[in-house]
This record gives sequence, C-alpha cells and structure tokens, in this order.
Amino acid sequence: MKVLVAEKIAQQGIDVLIAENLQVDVKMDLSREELLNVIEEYDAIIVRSVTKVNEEFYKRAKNLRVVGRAGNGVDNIDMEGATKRGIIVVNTPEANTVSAAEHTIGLLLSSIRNIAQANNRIKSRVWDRSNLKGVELQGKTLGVVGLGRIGSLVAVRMQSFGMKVIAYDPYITDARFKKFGVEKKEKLEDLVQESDFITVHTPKTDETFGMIGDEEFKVAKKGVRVVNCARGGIINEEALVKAIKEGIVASAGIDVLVNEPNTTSPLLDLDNVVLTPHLGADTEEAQYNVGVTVAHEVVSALEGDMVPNAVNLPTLHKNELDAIKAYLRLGETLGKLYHQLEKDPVEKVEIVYSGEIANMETTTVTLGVLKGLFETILKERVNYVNASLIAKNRGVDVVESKETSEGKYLNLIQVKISSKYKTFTLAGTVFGKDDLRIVEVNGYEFDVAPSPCMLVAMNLDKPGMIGQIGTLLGVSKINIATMQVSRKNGAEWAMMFLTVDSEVSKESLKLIGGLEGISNVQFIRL
Ligand SMILES: NC(=O)c1ccc[n+]([C@@H]2O[C@H](COP(=O)([O-])OP(=O)(O)OC[C@H]3O[C@@H](n4cnc5c(N)ncnc54)[C@H](O)[C@@H]3O)[C@@H](O)[C@H]2O)c1
Ligand SMILES: O=C(O)[C@H](O)COP(=O)(O)O
Repeated sequence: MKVLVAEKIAQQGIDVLIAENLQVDVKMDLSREELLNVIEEYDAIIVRSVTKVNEEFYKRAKNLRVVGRAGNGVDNIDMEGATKRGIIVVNTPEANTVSAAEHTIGLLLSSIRNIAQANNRIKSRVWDRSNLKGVELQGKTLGVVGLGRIGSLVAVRMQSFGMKVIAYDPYITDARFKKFGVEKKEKLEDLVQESDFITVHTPKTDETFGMIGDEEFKVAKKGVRVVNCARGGIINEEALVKAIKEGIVASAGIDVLVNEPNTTSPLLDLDNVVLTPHLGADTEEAQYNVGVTVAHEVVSALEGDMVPNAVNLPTLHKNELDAIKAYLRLGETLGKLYHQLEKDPVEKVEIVYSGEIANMETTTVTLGVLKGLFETILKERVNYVNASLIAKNRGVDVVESKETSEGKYLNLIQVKISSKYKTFTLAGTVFGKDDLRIVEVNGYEFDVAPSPCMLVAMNLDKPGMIGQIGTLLGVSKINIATMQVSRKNGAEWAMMFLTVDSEVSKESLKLIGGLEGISNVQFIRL
C-alpha cells in the first residue's frame, strides 16, 4: 500500500510507515495540480494544516482510504466528503497540546512586554527603552474561550502567575470548570466585559468563526489584550485591527490567520501585535509526537483496525477500544450472517445489548453490525466510517437498546432484522476474552464458534438427515470441522450449522439442496 506524506512530519513517523512495509513517498513541495494528478495512486495521505482535503481532492483520490492529520485541527479536511466515501480521517489531538498552550503563553508575555519590538529595536543597534512599558499579569483576569485540551492547560498554567481565570465554554460540564479552578461564565459577553486578557481555544466552526468581533470589542475593557493561537478568524481580523487602532485593544499575540500563508495582513503593520507564522505546534516534542502517532494510526486504519483518534467515528479511548474489540468482531459476524441466510430487503435493524456489554460504549459495535450487514451485498466500500450513512441512505431504521439484567449469558448481542414480511433474529456472545459464539439464529439455539467457511441448512426433523449431508460433503472432499443441529419447540424443520474446512461449490450445494428433507442450503463466508 502507498502512503503520500504531503507535509513535513518527523522522520521517526516516516520510519514507522517504512517499518510496516508501506511504500512511502515524501513529497512536500507538490503544487495543488501535481497533488491532484498523483493522489489516485495512494491509499493514504498524511497532511498538516496546509493541504485542503476537499471535494475536488476526493474526486481525484479514487483509492484513498485514510487521511492522517499530523496535528489537531481538521478544518482543512472536508469530513462529510470523507465519511460518505468511507475514508477514515485520523488526527493526533493530544500530541501537540502542551506546545500550543506554551506558545499561547509565549505570545501573551511577548505582546504585553513588547519583547519582539524591543528585540527588533536593539538588533538594529538602537538602545532605547522608551515606549516599551508593559503590564503585569498578577492580579489580572484572564478570559479563556474554549476550556478544552489547550484552553485548560493555559488556564492552569496562568493561575501560577497569580491570575484569576474565567472561561466561557457552553459545551462542558461544571465539573470541568471546577477541576481547573476556573470561574464559569454563562455568556461570552460577561467574559469579555470582565477580562483584562482574552485567549481563544475553540475549534474553527460556523459558530466560533468571528465570535470575538466588533460587538465584543464594544463591551470589552479599554486596554484589553488578546491572543489567538487557535485558528485564524476566531477573533475577527478586521475588527481586531479597528479595535487596536481605536485603543480598545492594547496588544495582540497572533499565531494563526484566516488566510495562510500570509504576508499582507493589516495586522502585520501594527506595532502592538506580535505574530508568528502558525508555530503553535512547532517544537521537537510536538512534532515527534504527532509524526509517530499519526503514522501508527494510519497503519492501523489501513489494516482495517479501529483507531481511537478517528475523527469521523465515535470517540473511543484505547482502553475502551480494547474492551470492545471482541464485540466488534461479533457484531460484524452477526451482521454478515443476515444476507447470507435471508434475501428480504431490510427496513429496520434493532440491536439489543445485554449483560456486561450493555455497560460499555456500544455505538461502534452497532456500526460493526451495519458494516457486516451491508458489505455482503454492496459493491461500494463499506466500513465503520460510512456504515451508518449507508443505513440512512437506504432508509434502514437503526435502533440500539440495552438491558442490564442478568440473562443466560454474561453478555449478549441480539440483532433483530425486520423486512416488510418478517423479523429475523440473530444473537451472539463472547466467552472469556475473545471467544465468539453464535447462540441463536431465527429462534434456533446454537453454540457455534464462527469460522470462515460454514454451511447452514434446514432439515426435516427425522432420522438420516445428517448422514446424507455428511456423505455428500465427503464425496465432494469437504471436511466437516463441527456440526450442530437445533430444533425449535416441536417445529417440523430443524436447522443445521456446519463449519467446513473449504469452500462448498455451487454444484455440491445444489446436490445437498436436492436431498430429500433438506432445504435452504446456504454456504456462509465469514
Ligand atoms: N496554533 C497551533 O499550532 C495549534 C496547535 C494545536 C491546536 N490548535 C487549535 O487550538 C484549538 C483548540 O484545540 P483543543 O485541542 O484544545 O480543542 P478541544 O476540542 O480540546 O477544545 C475546544 C473547546 O472549545 C469548546 N467550544 C466549542 N465551540 C465553542 C463555542 N462556540 N464557544 C465556546 N467554547 C466552544 C469546546 O467545548 C471544547 O471544550 C483548535 O482550534 C485547534 O485547531 C492550534
Ligand atoms: O491544529 C494543529 O495541530 C496546529 O494548528 C498545528 O498545525 P500544523 O500541523 O500545520 O503546524
């Protein structure tokens, strides 16, 4: 498989990819046109914040399966476009947060003490201490907008400077404010009015873009100082220039601009603005972390494994993922069984989790069931990323429910698949760590370990049936590994489940199906 590294990442990250025998092309200087011309060759691409991974890009990236973002922000990646194509997007949200927080603080200190200006002055051989007076942090109020990973690191660190820290973040719990010793502000306006310094740490979204603008500067303290080390435009650039010129904003530290690279922004002309060219994550440590982390994630994603930092999948921590791994396989197995046993179009999939699994994060297991269900009948790529969208587009209603009460099994996944005509049921459990069992198929109880090649048949519940099939398979040189027969409350027909060592040909299936008292013979590939 081929990976294109389209922006600079640490060599150690590239080494991880090479060690996994991937063909790695490091091409950091491709023009847009060149990139679009070569991208069809690649299974994965690694980018940072510069490459626009958008519709135009996806249309040319016919074989792409993974976009690795060596960093945090994914606003340069069209997530909807990736999801509908089943392209997994992974990033490294934890890997550069300390560097970004430290850079924020660096910008703040630099801007309020005129460090950059003073440096320029003295390097031009002028020893002049005039007009460089700064302000102290101690006793002042810092307003943090967005108390996530980086915002909280900044908040905690700035308290050691003797600052009072307040924050506005409507999407987090009160407990998180408490944990970081930060006073919660219900409204952005309140934060703006009370802050001596404001720093923004939200992602760039429709809601946050321009959230600090003319209106906010109108109510801000005269002489407020601001920092943006998150994404360009969260503090509106035109409004900031105006507020600086009007003396409302005394200084600004800016790492990110709406348009990057940028050497023409009016902010560059203002003495009390300190700018860096998007350097928040540019440290030895952060680049090592993001490079190596993204490389491992890309490898896992290409191997079809679940990745904890997949952006267009439910969020799972590594330990949560480890805990549900066997259930993911079980969910997929149950999903795969349906269309190999039944042909009716699916209208509704109901998944009931009972016992231990009911206390776990099951959203991804549900995606596994849907993946298994659709991949047996669709030619297009079906995976965890797009399984739910495929269900929605096919009008399949997906319902997940949980029962924590103890049943016959310590854990159980029941899948009820309804068509216009009937409901077909499947159930499975995990014994021990990862021993899967199919325990029910349409009301027939089993204890079958799923295997790559299986045979299922209905047989009249009378003597001689098993022998007939055994003989025919023997003649076809197919070895039977296991066999189970299950009856259902005195029903005329029993169900037979065989695991076999090799594929059963269409001819053999036809012969078996033609046996007296045998019907619905299906070869199942798992
Ligand atoms: N300059 C750099 O080099 C650099 C490096 C790393 C990250 N970043 C950027 O820093 C920002 C923060 O990253 P993070 O890892 O802390 O993200 P995060 O997801 O951990 O935290 C973001 C926080 O913003 C909050 N939020 C979202 N919308 C909001 C709104 N409308 N009002 C108030 N709060 C809102 C969320 O609830 C969340 O708590 C991102 O934009 C990221 O791209 C920049
Ligand atoms: O979102 C991020 O991780 C930072 O903005 C860093 O971006 P970069 O990888 O382009 O330096």
